[in-house]
Amino acid sequence: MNNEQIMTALGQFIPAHWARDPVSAGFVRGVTLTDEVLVIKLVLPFVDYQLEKSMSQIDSQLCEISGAKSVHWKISHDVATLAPAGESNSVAGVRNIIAVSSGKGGVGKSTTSVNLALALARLGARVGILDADVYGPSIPMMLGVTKEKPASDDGKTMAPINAHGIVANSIGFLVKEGDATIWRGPMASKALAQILRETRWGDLDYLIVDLPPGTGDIQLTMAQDVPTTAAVVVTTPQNVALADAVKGISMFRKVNIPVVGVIENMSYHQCTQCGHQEALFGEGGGLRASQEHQVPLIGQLPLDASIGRQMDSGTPTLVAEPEGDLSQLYLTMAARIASGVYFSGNAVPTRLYTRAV
Ligand SMILES: Nc1ncnc2c1ncn2[C@@H]1O[C@H](COP(=O)(O)OP(=O)(O)OP(=O)(O)O)[C@@H](O)[C@H]1O
Repeated sequence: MNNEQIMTALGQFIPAHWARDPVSAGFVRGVTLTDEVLVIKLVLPFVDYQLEKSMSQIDSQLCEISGAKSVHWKISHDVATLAPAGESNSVAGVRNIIAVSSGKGGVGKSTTSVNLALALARLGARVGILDADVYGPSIPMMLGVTKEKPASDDGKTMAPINAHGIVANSIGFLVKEGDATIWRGPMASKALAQILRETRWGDLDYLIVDLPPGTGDIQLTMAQDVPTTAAVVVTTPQNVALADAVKGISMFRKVNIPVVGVIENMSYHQCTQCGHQEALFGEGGGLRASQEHQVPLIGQLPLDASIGRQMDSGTPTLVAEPEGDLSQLYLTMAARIASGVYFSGNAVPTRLYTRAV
């Protein structure tokens, strides 16, 4: 078997949404030929979706080079810690913090955050979600845990709530409904910093932070008070929402937080009878915004009544219909975000970095 030729073939293949090939990125950890099976071991610093299917595009080429009859991909992951922007201290045990924001309220930011968190967990990551939306903390409802309260046995730190395989904490668990809506910026920001640092998250690959809508000082301070690795902006296709999404991109850029992409929610409506897709709020807006501002369009989600129903009943789409088309969309987007976060950042040693401070 000619190892060099195999590495060359692998080095020429860039899987969908990756920024580099697996060889130059250093993900290939072994190539062996046993009983006419070529075994290729990859260890990824992020979680991915259907990578084996993508890699199998070069199976026949690899068989030809090696004389193997088939290729067996052994793919695992060890999520890397990427250096966050800014100076704020790391959060013990948390490798990467992904902020989810929207310029406008009601575009589906929390719905998207919850489903993305669940999708990342389904792809094998250890995931937490922090609901920092002081003006409308909806994550306890969406996860079906409104009756729970984070327990504190030492009076200083809290245990997060477990729901559907992820851990969560929310301003909604801690303050009475409506109380936080009158907070001014500094108070909202202080509350976020406190809840972030006083929660015993455990070891997490990704912590999703659902920020309050808007791109004002509150959001800017919040983004700066949290050691954010990268951000995702959720929008709908309407022009007004897009204009605000663009402001969101600029806000993160101002504080050097990489924007891994834009998600267009409620992009189209699919007729349940005939499958026809209709763009209710205009077409191509998310794509235009992403092209004009050089950020990837991570995905487009339909306006689908089942999403709303499932979120309201505390059984998010990823849990209610794990094999459904909508879940496939969320899984694909989660994988794009995970690889985007990795390729847009600088890996740092996890042990040194995520130690308790
Ligand atoms: N793709 C979708 N299809 C149908 N309904 C949706 C979709 N996305 C979100 N919704 C519904 O729209 C409403 C607003 O969603 P959500 O609370 O996630 O928005 P938000 O941007 O977080 O709002 P805010 O932060 O202003 O409270 C919810 O009732 C939710 O169930």
